[in-house]
Amino acid sequence: MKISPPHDNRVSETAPQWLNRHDMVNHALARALPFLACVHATFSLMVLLRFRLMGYDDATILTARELIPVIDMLMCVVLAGVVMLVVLSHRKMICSPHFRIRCQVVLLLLSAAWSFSAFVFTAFWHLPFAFPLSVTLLLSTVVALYFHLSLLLCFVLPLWFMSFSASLYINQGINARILLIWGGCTLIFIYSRWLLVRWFNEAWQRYNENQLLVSRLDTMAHQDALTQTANRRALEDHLQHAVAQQIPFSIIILDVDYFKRYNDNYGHQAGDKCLANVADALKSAVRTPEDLVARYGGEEFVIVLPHASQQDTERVAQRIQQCLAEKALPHEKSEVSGWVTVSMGLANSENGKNANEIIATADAALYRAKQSGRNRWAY
Ligand SMILES: Nc1nc2c(ncn2[C@@H]2O[C@H](COP(=O)(O)OP(=O)(O)OP(=O)(O)O)[C@@H](O)[C@H]2O)c(=O)[nH]1
Repeated sequence: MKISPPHDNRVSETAPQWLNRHDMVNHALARALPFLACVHATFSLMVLLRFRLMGYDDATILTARELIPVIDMLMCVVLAGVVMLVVLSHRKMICSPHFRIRCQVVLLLLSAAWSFSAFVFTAFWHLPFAFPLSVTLLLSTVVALYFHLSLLLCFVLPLWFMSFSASLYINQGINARILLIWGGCTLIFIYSRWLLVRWFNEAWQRYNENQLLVSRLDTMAHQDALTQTANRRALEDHLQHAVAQQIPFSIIILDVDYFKRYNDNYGHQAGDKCLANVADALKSAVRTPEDLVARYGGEEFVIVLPHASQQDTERVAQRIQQCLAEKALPHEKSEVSGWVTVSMGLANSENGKNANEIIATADAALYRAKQSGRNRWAY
């Protein structure tokens, strides 16, 4: 099992609320549906409470009065739809497989209720607020659902066609004025959606750029630039995390033999290259991504091996020696070999020991390995 490095936790604190575009759309829906519910609740309550709120008198309606209870009933249907929108806006519902279908059904229901009402308001009762009501409903839906075309169309298309038909009905046919008004409104709907989608895309692009930057900074903060291994800070976080999670692990602390002589003989830049080569050998000797290779400081490295037994750890130590032998980086001033070698101290985590104590145990083993001749390991 991999020890998730603690900086992963840090990432989750600042983590995006969405992992991909689909998730972002879901997040936007969770915010937009209650807004839509609010708009529909407001308008349906205004119609239902017309006597109290606006001092409206049904007696002024001269024709088709039998439709009054039908409209009241439709407003109750809208209120039921409002409740369904609120329920659907719950994140669990949004992530459910049938969410889109459910949402489409509710939006079609709302649109049907408003379409019929708008037709009656305009064509039979000649109410002055009928046209602004339809336009406001259409625009608020564009604002709420512009990023979700199929849901948007479910509401917009029936209401748009019905309102347009009502205009044709009262004007007894099509004429230039109707075409101008509805053409203008349609253009406004399309333009506002295009504008909002553009902002949405720009926000998504900027968000991705920021995430990339955050991850680059995170890498820089946790990686050693010379050897491309984890730095000391990342190592300490990693060990603390493993200890806290009580994940058993072994560590190998290793040191390049006679590295001062290497520097003195080949120069500091060659020493840098040598360290990068040693790091490559270490990386190829471990399992990835489970094991962590870190530069502890100078020419010292630490390898963390989760769930590794003593036998596993010694096998890794052996592989490190093999990899270095294969690389055979010349080191003519070494007293133990003609190529670059390392000495290693091995230790395993024990209950009750903190990260520093475990490193100290491995360091003591490394000291013993050095004392007993270098180019070897001690447990
Ligand atoms: N080129 C290079 N040298 C480094 C770097 N960090 C530390 N060193 C050198 O590593 C050498 C470490 O020397 P010592 O601690 O005496 O160890 P050693 O010579 O390897 O001796 P033993 O460990 O006893 O075998 C020093 O000369 C440091 O200057 C680095 O980033 N690049």
